[in-house]
Amino acid sequence: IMKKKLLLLGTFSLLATATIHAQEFRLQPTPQKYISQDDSISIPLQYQLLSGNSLSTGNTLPLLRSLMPGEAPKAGFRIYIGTQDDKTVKNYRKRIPQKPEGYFLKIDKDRIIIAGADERGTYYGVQTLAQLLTLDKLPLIEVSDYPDVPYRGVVEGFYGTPWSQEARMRQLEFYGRNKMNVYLYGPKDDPYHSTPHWRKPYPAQEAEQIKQLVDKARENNVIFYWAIHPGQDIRWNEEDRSLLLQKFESMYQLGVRGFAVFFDDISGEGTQASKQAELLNYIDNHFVQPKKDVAPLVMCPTEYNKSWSNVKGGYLTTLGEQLNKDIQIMWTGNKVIATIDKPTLEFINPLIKRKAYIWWNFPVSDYVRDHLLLGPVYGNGLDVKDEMSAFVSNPMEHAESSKISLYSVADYTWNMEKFDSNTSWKHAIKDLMPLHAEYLETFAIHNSDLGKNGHGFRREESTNIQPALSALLKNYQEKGEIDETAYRQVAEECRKIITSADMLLASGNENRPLINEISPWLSQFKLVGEYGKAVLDMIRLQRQEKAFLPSHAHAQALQTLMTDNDARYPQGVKSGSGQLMPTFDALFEASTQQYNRQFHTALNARAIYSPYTLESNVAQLAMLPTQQKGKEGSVAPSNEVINWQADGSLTLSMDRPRVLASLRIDLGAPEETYAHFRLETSLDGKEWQHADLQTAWKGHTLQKVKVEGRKVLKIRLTNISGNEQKVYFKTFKLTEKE
Ligand SMILES: OCC1=N[C@H]2[C@@H](O1)O[C@H](CO)[C@@H](O)[C@@H]2O
Repeated sequence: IMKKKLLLLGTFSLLATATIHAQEFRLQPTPQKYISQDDSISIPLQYQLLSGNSLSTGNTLPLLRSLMPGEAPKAGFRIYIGTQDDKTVKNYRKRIPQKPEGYFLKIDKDRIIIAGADERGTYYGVQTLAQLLTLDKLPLIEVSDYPDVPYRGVVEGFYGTPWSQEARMRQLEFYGRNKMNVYLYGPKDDPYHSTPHWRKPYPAQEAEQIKQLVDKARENNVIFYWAIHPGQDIRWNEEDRSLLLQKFESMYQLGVRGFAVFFDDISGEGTQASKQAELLNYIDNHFVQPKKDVAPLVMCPTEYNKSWSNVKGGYLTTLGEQLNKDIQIMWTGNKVIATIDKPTLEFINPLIKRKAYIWWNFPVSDYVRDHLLLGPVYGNGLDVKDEMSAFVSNPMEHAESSKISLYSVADYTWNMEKFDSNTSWKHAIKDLMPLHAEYLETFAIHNSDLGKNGHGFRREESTNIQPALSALLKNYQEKGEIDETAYRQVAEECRKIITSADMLLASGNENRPLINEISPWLSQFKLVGEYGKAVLDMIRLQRQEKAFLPSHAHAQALQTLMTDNDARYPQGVKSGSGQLMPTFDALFEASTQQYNRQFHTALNARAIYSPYTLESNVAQLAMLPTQQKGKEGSVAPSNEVINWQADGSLTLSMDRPRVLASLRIDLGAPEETYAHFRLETSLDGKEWQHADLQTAWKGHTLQKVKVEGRKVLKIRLTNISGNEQKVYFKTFKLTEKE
């Protein structure tokens, strides 16, 4: 009897696991059509492979063999694989979706059929089979599938530390698995992609690395585009044109078969549309077309979003009219950072006379480097699949962390109407860390908003606990009462936060590259959880003269630890900044003020905050956040060209008069540009004293301002030239005297 019982129990648990796994299991991306026969077979250990000639090259068969190693000529089970011209799948030709990269996958009792509209479609059929092979048994199914958006993937186009070779190799595998078919190489801080060395071929070592990436991309059926960013110093002459073509030729020799020219974030001569079009058409006619095996040329315009476009000026219409029709034109949407909807495309497509090639600036964080953007991908229209030629995401400099969003971008662009943001997000997290998914989800949900930033782009954060946070704060602030339900929920969330941080930091090798990227934020996240607990104690003990004090002291200690941790990293480290920290700070202040009133004390009631505030009537500067690191105060830099109108000014105000040791300003412009600006300081906001700008050092136009020892309340920089000035905003940093 015992033996029988054990057997029964064993079967049950096996079934349960399989069912649970099956319940959570989903194919990624969601297929267009999936029919299941509610039956399954054991994974065939041996099979006879009947493959079409079209697959003799490429990586489709190697991938299949790596997934199912049991190939045997006499086996009963058969796998038929090929593209629609191959006779091995001729009986299924009619089942193949007649769309680029389409495929038909059928799993039957004695056979599997993988029939593609083209080679990449067949490859994607094998990638879908790969996912089904993770189940305990192979379900008997029929999948007819194809992508909605022709080109889907990633543009590594951000400012900051370019991805490492290892990170890029991992990315390319990820794109193969998630059916993304393009990767555009264009890291702004690669000097051979942009100024000053775009004219020079890569040194041997870097060239070898690019070659490795190209091979890896081909293995994963990804088109590797190499982009050039020449506009900041290109001269419209024969010499620069041939230097650019020679550079493209050297990249072609490394195996590159996709090329792009980015004219974004530049000023001066390089911004002329007719010159850009002339150069691009020349490249198309004398390089891309003659090569025959190179993908359509892609270009990024200088006016790459609606808020910067001047339609009457004719830049976009000139490109639309003059650019060869097969040249793709990129677009970021209504603003630099924006979600993409139908009106966005109805604006741009007619102007450029083709479907926009969307460059989606998310989850890029090069303008909010102290934040991680790990939340769901949402806000893009589900009705725009036929209005765009491509949708590529510009990610964070944190490659592994970006995969949460990239997984969903792959899902959204493959099957747009079926895209469900939250389901996709949960599976993205499971895909990254299956064994620690619940902890990574807790971390991700509280690290998704950007905080105040120059583009005004925000994301939801802490959506799971936000109602409890606001109920707790509202009741306490307005009635001095504790909403017990909300209190309990927030306390439980703080416990989960602390546990998740520890579990992820101790997660070993499940996803070491991810943990290496996020560990500064995990430490900060744990402090946020501890701070929440300390503040909850404070409001609980607020009427107890003795017991309140240790909690108040602990909360302050945690504020200091968070500020120190933030200061430890050059880019800063913010966590839970959207909902958790504002609520905890407000509760800290309210309970301390309440305590001071009740016991006639003067405990510090100000949560640590930045003593600097920025005001400006220059649109692109007005929302830039300020930062404090110890004795340094700064305005966050901007990556783009600032259109600084005549008499436009920027004013940095302190919370109280402070003595300055130095002030450094870098507008990324030639020295003579600074003559157009006046710098002043003030102690009362009424009387202003002029301060001299002087070149801090040659070769770089950083300006040092003679303010040594000056006591100021405000600092103001004004464009007094009478004309608009186009400058960068790279540095605005003060140091206070000890
Ligand atoms: O071409 C589009 C474009 N170029 C810039 C701009 O968007 O802002 C992005 C976010 O700061 C930045 O990463 C990118 O290099």
